[in-house]
Amino acid sequence: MTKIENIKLICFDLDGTLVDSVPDLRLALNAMMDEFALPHCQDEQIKTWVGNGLPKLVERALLYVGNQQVEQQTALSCFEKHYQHFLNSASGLYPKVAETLRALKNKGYQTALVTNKAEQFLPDLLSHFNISDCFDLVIGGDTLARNKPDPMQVDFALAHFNVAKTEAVMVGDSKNDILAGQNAGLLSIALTYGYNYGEPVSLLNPDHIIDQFNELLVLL
Ligand SMILES: O=C(O)COP(=O)(O)O
Ligand SMILES: [Mg+2]
Repeated sequence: MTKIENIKLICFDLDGTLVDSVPDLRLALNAMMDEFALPHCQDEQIKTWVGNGLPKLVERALLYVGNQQVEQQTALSCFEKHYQHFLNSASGLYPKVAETLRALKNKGYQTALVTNKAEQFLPDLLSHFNISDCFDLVIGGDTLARNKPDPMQVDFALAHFNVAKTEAVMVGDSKNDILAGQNAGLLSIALTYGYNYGEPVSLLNPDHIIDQFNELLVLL
């Protein structure tokens, strides 16, 4: 693995990259299903629904259980109530995430969290894992008009730090991250352990592929 030179800004995805969030998403989804007398979902299914934000996750779950009667907006409000409750119950950081983020900050990189998860959940989640101070900028899935795979969030981060696209890299687990990076003209680094709709993230031709988060310290 050779070092990627001249990088100033690292954009990080959240779910499936930093946090294994499916256990809490499952608790919240199934609490929602209980309210509507609908069947439960399992982790293996939920993993294939993460990545396009919480409204899409709820929509995919309702479709999967064959829901005919509950309105999407009603279900989403119910899910959000339960997700706020279960937010930090069973999810965890992937190995070496906190120490690697700190090491990268110590090396002097600017850092942005670029996630499709709704903004309202981010402060609690980051502070629970004690990583709030690892990010100079946090951009949620509903912070701007469009989210990944659209490049808008990445472009916003580039402008915020006044960094050229050749000086930034996108790190993520799913095709939305790689495409958002590619659409913004950034190099991309893919993690193989996250959620990518059940498909290998290598299909998206990221510039670099790593199996462990701390391998970032070899690349950056
Ligand atoms: O889909 C979500 O809610 C979050 O996804 P992301 O953090 O992987 O962008
Ligand atoms: Mg992700």
